[in-house]
Amino acid sequence: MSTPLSPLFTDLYQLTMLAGYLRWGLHEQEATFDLYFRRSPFGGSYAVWAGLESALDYLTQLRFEDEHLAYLRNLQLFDEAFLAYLQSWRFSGEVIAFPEGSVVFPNEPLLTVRAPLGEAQLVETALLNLLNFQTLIATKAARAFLSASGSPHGGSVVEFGARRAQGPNGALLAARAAFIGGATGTSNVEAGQRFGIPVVGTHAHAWVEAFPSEIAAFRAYADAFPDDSTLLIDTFDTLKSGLPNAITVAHELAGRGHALRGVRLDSGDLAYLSRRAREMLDGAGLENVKIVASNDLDEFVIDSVIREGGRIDVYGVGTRLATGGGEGGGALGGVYKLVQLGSTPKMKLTADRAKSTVPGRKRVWRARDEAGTALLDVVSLEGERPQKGQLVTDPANPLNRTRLPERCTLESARRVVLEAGKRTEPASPLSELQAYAASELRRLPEGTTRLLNPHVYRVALSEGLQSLRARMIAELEADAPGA
Ligand SMILES: Nc1ncnc2c1ncn2[C@@H]1O[C@H](COP(=O)(O)OP(=O)(O)OP(=O)(O)O)[C@@H](O)[C@H]1O
Ligand SMILES: O=P(O)(O)OC[C@H]1O[C@H](OP(=O)(O)OP(=O)(O)O)[C@H](O)[C@@H]1O
Ligand SMILES: O=C(O)c1cccnc1
Repeated sequence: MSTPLSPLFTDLYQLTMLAGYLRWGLHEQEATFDLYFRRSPFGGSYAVWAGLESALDYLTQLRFEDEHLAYLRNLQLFDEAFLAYLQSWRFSGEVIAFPEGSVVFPNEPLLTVRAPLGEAQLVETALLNLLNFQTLIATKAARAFLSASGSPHGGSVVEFGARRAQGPNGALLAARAAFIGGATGTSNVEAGQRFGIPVVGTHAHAWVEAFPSEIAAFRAYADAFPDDSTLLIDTFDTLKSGLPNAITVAHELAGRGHALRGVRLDSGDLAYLSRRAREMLDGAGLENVKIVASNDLDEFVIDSVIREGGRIDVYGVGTRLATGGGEGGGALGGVYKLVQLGSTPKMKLTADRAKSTVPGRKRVWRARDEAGTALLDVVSLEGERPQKGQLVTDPANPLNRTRLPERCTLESARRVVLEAGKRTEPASPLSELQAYAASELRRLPEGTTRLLNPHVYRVALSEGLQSLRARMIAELEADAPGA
């Protein structure tokens, strides 16, 4: 993002804790925090990791300026020593993360911050905000993209959600994340300018209503944009009026050496209407005119339309994409947990032991078969290399163990993206992140991206990490008052 996030975009408790750490001299202890989520959104079994670039921009640009310090001073909560500390605050730590566009799973550390406690703590709120939201939207886009690309005739998704997204910033970041997840364009012009996403669009019903007749409206639009007209054909009657009028205008354009780009359906049974529209367009020699559809679309409607033989080329998806709304969506519940302080692993116990954090510094490995298909992910201790044949453990159920296949390769899934507060590599173009996400989605085991009851991809703890966790649980339980 070109507009830096304010350093005050944080929860007050980050600042009060930070002031406390400073007061007690704890702020410079090296801390390690892991960011992860526990459940995939939308009833799926995966997520598409997005927002990393925004997070790195935030970490590298974060500064407290006079106006921020003046506001904090006015709160009358903080002393001058703390405000002076904030004035020179810079993020100087290390960040290890999955590359943006990776396909990721519950209960594996997606991003790890290793920094002085005073730095690592402050950034929790903004990191979670940026990464939870963009990962949610990229995942929703990937689901729609995979449904659309299941059509034997091909099909793509464009993002139309600006008018219904959660605020302007939500709309912009949704457009960015949707593009990573597989949307090929956005109607949001500012997102086009900021992120280089192709901008696309048709026209609204108001355009048709603004002219004396539908055909007059279509002619006027086609005159104005002779090589880029997609006409909305449902204002009066899709098959009896909109489509015949669009065909007339397409022939008129062709007579002048131009081509109608498409027609848009925005109501009714999109499978039936698109089949009929395709027949009528083809019958009129207009095989190249595309059929665009919109109207409360999501991955399930797209899938249904395709199963019914629908002939839609471009799906314009708005509300349900840009808001991440719908079944099992709304928000991604990513968390950011302290896992090590200095050289001491840290752990939070919960009544539900499956939700207890996994202590220590870690690495994440992705096991692949000969064809490159991902088999499972293994989270190990930092210095440990899981071996083929080793028993690995389900983090949610220690009784559930499995052997790492004998025939697999283990690749390190994350890389160092910030070192001493500086980027280790330049930002990748968004189109590369999109291509990477698409290729990673193709390398998943069969059934993982299925909409209904998907295959659950396994994330497991290595022997070393599982024994550290079990030992710490036993020690913490023994130390608990009343034990
Ligand atoms: N073939 C289909 N399979 C599944 N869902 C579909 C299909 N065609 C359309 N839909 C979806 O059905 C929902 C409602 O469609 P409906 O036909 O009631 O809307 P509409 O005609 O546009 O009504 P309104 O004018 O109130 O918008 C929309 O979410 C639309 O995306
Ligand atoms: O349905 P969504 O997935 O949110 O996609 C965007 C919707 O926004 C527009 O409708 P709107 O009623 O706002 O305006 P219109 O007059 O152009 O139809 C468009 O026609 C789509 O139906
Ligand atoms: O260009 C379109 O057709 C469009 C843009 C935003 C929302 N609905 C439709």
